[in-house]
Amino acid sequence: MTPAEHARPGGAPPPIAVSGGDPAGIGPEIAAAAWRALSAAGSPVFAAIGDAALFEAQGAPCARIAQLAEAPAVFARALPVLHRPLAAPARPGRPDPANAPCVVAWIEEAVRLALSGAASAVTTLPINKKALKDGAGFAFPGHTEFLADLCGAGAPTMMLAGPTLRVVPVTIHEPLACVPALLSAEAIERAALHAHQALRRDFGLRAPRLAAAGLNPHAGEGGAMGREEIELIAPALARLRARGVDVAGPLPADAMFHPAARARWDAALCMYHDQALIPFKTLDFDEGVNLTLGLPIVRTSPDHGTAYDIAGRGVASARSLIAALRMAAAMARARRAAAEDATQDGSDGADGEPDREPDAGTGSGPGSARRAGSGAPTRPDRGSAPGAGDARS
Ligand SMILES: NC(=O)c1ccc[n+]([C@@H]2O[C@H](COP(=O)([O-])OP(=O)(O)OC[C@H]3O[C@@H](n4cnc5c(N)ncnc54)[C@H](O)[C@@H]3O)[C@@H](O)[C@H]2O)c1
Ligand SMILES: N[C@H](C(=O)O)[C@H](O)COP(=O)(O)O
Repeated sequence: MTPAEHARPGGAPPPIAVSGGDPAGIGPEIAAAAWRALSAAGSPVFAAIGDAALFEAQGAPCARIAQLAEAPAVFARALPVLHRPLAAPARPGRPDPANAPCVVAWIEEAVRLALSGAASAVTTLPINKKALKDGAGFAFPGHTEFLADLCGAGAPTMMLAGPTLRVVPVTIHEPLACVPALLSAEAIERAALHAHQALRRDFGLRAPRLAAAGLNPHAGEGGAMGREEIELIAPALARLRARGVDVAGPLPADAMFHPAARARWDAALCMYHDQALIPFKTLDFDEGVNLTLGLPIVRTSPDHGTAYDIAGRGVASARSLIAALRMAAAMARARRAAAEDATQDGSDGADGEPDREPDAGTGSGPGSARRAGSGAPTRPDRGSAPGAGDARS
């Protein structure tokens, strides 16, 4: 069943499945804090997948549920938990390899629930990749790549979206020394097409504007400081423009994030992780959301990590997680609306694809540009800073 078919009477969407993350990190305390805030607000409804004792230790009343569908009935009075016990007691700031397989299993279960339609989206609490590698032989650099594998999807795209800006790193969790070799026209075009589709379908922008950074200082300075811009990036951008994607660049990365420059684009396509995430976390750390594009499910996460240095002290902010839950709900709503429209007009629901190319190569098939994503987005197409304000339901 799809999330739409799982929708409760009155049109309420299925709950969001929240994977419990690293039990030694700040995940349990921010999940409890997010439940306090969102249960008071009434939505979005979510359920945690993890050891209920972790959340109870944060002072949150927990309701151990047998299935996700029970979450809405208890959400106002307790944090719904699909109780999956840890192998060893959790100690803040001190990951235990014995618990790593549980953490991986919680992510797998959240994805299964979303793929089945029982969950409208997945929001992940932070993991420590090294702890999972050491304890469970986790072979992925992060959730992003793991989720794509679990979903049987092609290469995924990472986007970070916040109140001030959106960024998309073309290469994701790669050592800097490997970036030039891994940067391909295919990767640039795929990330741009995923971003273009998401901006239309999930964020409601009718005519999204992308801006691509160069790889080298001064975007290569006409070849004097590197040739990737001339040989790789500019030709890829030209092909994207021919497909109807509005993308500027390659631009010098150091000069594209100041306020006047940011006003000219809706998302920045960056060539490597820190080129994207340094400006993002500098400006939007507190309410930033990490989302994965190119999956058949909605996935969001807070933009921060396990924060072992403050875990268990009760000082962690839940604002990024709350923004991630709200954005997940808004994206799921937009995709349901697009799917319903598609059912009515006989198209495939893959709205948000570029105008001039039937196969955008995003893994979601051909689409049209008749309308931008419906439902979730509220931000006007132009004239306001790009961000996640549209997802604050
Ligand atoms: N989505 C994810 O699962 C995710 C995201 C980023 C990093 N990580 C992982 O987390 C681990 C630690 O990474 P890191 O140290 O680079 O980044 P981090 O985000 O965990 O911490 C960076 C700094 O920000 C602070 N901080 C983080 N979240 C906070 C919050 N909610 N409230 C207040 N302060 C907060 C921390 O105390 C620390 O000083 C790494 O293993 C990394 O891979 C996971
Ligand atoms: N690159 C992300 C960040 O620094 O915020 C982080 O590692 C999360 O990645 P996953 O969502 O793939 O775990």
